[in-house]
Amino acid sequence: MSLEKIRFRRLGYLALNVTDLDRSTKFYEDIVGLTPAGSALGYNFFRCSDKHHDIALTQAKVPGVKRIGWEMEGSEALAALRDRFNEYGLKPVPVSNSEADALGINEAFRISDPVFGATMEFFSSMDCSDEAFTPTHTKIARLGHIVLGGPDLAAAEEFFGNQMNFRVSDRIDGAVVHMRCFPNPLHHSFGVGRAAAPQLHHVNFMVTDIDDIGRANVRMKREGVPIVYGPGKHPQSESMFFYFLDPDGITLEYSFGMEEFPETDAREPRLFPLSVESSDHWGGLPEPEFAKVGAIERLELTS
Ligand SMILES: CC(C)c1ccc(C(=O)O)c(O)c1O
Ligand SMILES: [Fe+2]
Repeated sequence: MSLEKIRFRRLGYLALNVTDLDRSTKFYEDIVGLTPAGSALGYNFFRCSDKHHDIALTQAKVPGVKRIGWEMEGSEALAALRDRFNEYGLKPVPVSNSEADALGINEAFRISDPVFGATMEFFSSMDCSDEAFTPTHTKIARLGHIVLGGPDLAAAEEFFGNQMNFRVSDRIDGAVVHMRCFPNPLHHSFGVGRAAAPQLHHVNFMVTDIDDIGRANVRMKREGVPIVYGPGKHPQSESMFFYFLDPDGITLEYSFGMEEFPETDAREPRLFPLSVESSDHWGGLPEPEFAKVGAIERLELTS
């Protein structure tokens, strides 16, 4: 199966494990600025779009990422990816109709990715919410990206590039790879940061206004939320960034601005040297707590 039919619409949603669901539910609504979107199957759903949900929180012993949901361009793209995984020796496991209904998704399967052991879910489309979306105190444009940490960046590039048709947008030498889920134009919806063992690195929300970053800086200080990096400016996507911790210590990022790529004749990936300025153009340094907390839940997927 050739790669050309494997086409993504977007990073669909993230299911996150939290150790105190009530506490995190309040935090993601009041501090992050997401809109509650109901509950089902032990998940509390949140939106920052007109879709069924963008984030699903669920109670767990260990905080981290439970599942990464990807929306394909449609049924044909989903089938092409399923065939590709079968050829590769992975065994895609269908999501039952009842579970898909509860998640507001259509036609879906899951795999455990061979690099991080993360559960990746792929679906042909996601329902829109019955209620119109109105932004809150922070004008979040979208769930932006997820970065996973792991020791083998080359293996990640091989799997996500050659099996899933992701494209590398930029690299920081030996430390970070940013990938876009082709043909989605955003500089990256997925990234890999070098870490000793597989882990969640951070979750990003893109905001629509520089004021969202400035206000977040004031709000986090007022509310005693740890700020772990920024405000700063990333040279890769050219975004202004601001990282803070959720109640479990998971690193969340707001960013404003992002390079977009055309589907054809896109520029080649750049290689940035490993230096302070390659992560923050303004020379800032992350706190020690940056991108430290977050397990990748490993599931035995059986059909
Ligand atoms: C420091 C991290 C991994 C990083 C670097 C660059 C960007 C960007 O260009 O947008 C990020 O979003 C990051 O999280
Ligand atoms: Fe990021």
